[in-house]
Amino acid sequence: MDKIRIRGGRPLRGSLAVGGAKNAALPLMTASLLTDETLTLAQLPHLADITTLANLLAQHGVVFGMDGSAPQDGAAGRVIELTTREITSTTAPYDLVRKMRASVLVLGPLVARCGVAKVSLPGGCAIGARPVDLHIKGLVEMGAQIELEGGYILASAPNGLHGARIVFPTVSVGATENLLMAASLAKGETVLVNAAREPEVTDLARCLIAMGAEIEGLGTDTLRIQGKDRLHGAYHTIVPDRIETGTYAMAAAITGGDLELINGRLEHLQSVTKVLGGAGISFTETERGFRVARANGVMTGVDVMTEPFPGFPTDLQAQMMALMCVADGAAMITETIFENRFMHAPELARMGAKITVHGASALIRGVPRLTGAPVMATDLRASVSLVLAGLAADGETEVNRVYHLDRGYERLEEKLSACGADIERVKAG
Ligand SMILES: CC(=O)N[C@H]1[C@@H](OP(=O)(O)OP(=O)(O)OC[C@H]2O[C@@H](n3ccc(=O)[nH]c3=O)[C@H](O)[C@@H]2O)O[C@H](CO)[C@@H](O)[C@@H]1O
Ligand SMILES: C=C(OP(=O)(O)O)C(=O)O
Repeated sequence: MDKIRIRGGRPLRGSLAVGGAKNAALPLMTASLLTDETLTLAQLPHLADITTLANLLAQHGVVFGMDGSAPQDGAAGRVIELTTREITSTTAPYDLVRKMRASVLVLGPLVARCGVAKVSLPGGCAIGARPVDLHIKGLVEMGAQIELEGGYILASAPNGLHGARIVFPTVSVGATENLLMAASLAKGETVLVNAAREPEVTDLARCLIAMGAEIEGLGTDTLRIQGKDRLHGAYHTIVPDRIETGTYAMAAAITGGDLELINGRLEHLQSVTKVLGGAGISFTETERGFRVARANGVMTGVDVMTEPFPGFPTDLQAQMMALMCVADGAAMITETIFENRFMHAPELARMGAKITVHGASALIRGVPRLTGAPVMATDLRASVSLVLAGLAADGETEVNRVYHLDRGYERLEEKLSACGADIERVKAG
């Protein structure tokens, strides 16, 4: 298995371009199931998760094409066409769904377009149990009959879905996205209350509107959707990845460097810039994105709690913990979204970090230096937090299980080494 080898201690300097958001691209790709016309997506990141979903969509009948033209809107990056003239299978098999939880996002579009779907339950994962009860309950409220059998969700709506008022007891990004797509092809009005407000949800809503959907309340916790008989093709540029942006901002901060993050959008990172500002990190908007650096060389410990957007994202919690390991003073990090998302703590401790975990909170006492070590992690953001720690540590760090990183970071080692990091991928065998 490939490894990432890092020799730490070099401040990152220069500029680094952020790609399209993985967590926007995945639901956007499943939205192509809602129409028999072509959905063109620009800024599609090149990531393992995108390939996994493309394989699943291909067996549902999605045909992929590369648009040879330059992206519209001046955007850079890949432009992909997805066309689903016919749904060739309404079954999402276990072998494909188990590789990635976001695969469950085919459920809403398949039931809405075909009146039937058989989708494997995604199962638990390293960061928590992650049930899909809210996705299922919402579809039932929209008229679907759902049974669970042999590890599969069997959904049918022979007369189509109808609008409903759905009140989420907890904020769920995936359930909001699944029901938003289903509601776009349902009969009548659907209102989603306590909906997720993440920029990726808004990006999906924007794309659905471009496909002919009628949606009000974008960016708020109440989405009102008037269902349409059919949707049509559209061209959509995927929003820049705020988690990739935040990760590289923290890479600049942890190394005491100074980076310009091209395509970085401060408006999607306000909770993060507020917390990091308190720690002594400064952000300055530029024409292409923003610059990030330590304001006066020091970085102090700050407390943070993860929350649904616009709160501090759980997908940046591990990276924040790595940062706090080398801050002046102590920091308390509380994880409120997932019940088991501190697997990076013992690995960071192997590098000399002082971390005590009590339930949903971790107390980090900053140390002047970390030391390199062989480490590994069981999820995507935990893995990248070890890369950040390695960039700041004395000596050599080897991050194992690189496939986690490849799920969410495009050309990570290339982007970081272009900014002065000593980092390389060591190929297996
Ligand atoms: C592909 C994608 O976009 N993934 C993101 C998405 O995951 P995902 O959409 O899976 O996360 P959710 O927002 O649904 O989960 C939030 C919380 O709600 C719970 N829950 C969710 C659904 C449900 O039916 N029942 C239930 O209890 C979950 O277990 C979790 O505790 O949002 C998470 C929270 O910002 C991010 O960490 C993930 O990176
Ligand atoms: C948890 C994540 O992704 P997923 O929901 O696909 O597991 C993530 O992007 O950090």
